[in-house]
Amino acid sequence: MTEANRILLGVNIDHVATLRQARGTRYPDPVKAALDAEEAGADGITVHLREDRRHIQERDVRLLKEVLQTRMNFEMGVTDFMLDFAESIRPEHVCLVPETRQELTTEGGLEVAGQEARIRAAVERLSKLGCEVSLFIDADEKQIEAARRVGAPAIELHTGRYADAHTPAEAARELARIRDGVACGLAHGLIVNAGHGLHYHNVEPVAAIAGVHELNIGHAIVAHALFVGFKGAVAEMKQLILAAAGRG
Ligand SMILES: CC(=O)[C@@H](O)[C@H](O)COP(=O)(O)O
Ligand SMILES: NCC(=O)COP(=O)(O)O
Repeated sequence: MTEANRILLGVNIDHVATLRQARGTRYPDPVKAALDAEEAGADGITVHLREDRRHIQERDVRLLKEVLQTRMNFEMGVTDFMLDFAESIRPEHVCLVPETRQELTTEGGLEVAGQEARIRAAVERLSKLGCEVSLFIDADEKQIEAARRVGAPAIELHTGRYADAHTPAEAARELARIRDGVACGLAHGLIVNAGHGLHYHNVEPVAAIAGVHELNIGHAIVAHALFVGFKGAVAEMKQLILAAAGRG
């Protein structure tokens, strides 16, 4: 595998915490899931501290920062509280995401073009702490150009519309949009990651796009882990994306 088709897997462990929060128990522990994921080949661990705390809690983030062997990708909304919290944690990576309380999951990309001053201030503040900042955006040229203008070194393209496509033709259109977004991001000198809604049956075409640096995948891995265990689920996904990237 050459550097050009190397691809990283960030494992999102939010939904281990979803199961714990459903009963207010101490288990299952997302910290244990993170350590298992690392042993199975995860290149990083992603967590999203939602404003409504439906899954990951502040304590999880603090503990993870202490014990991770790889690196944390901390997803957060652009709020004063989250910026202060990130400052206290200093994650290696921070991904700025849009967030609304009622949504079932992250519905669209961050609007960067319409609020450049606010996003630039957040990027600057986090970058000064040593965090590599990425912006979770739709594969839209306008947003990608805005991401570059506000000084983010990386973007994560939202793959949710591809994952939710109802027909093969729709999936093909969304995949082409992601492919164009990757090319556009690379042309602007950005690190290009992708994620959301990716699973064992739809991930390969995305992993095969040349230039994608990292895929962040959570829900599908946590779900598969129920049947094969966490390490097995991570290893299977890693194998799948490496093989696809090798073909890409
Ligand atoms: C921003 C993003 O794509 C992930 O955080 C993902 O949304 C997992 O968290 P939720 O399922 O709570 O949206
Ligand atoms: N940023 C996307 C992510 O972390 C994982 O999303 P999902 O696989 O849980 O949909």
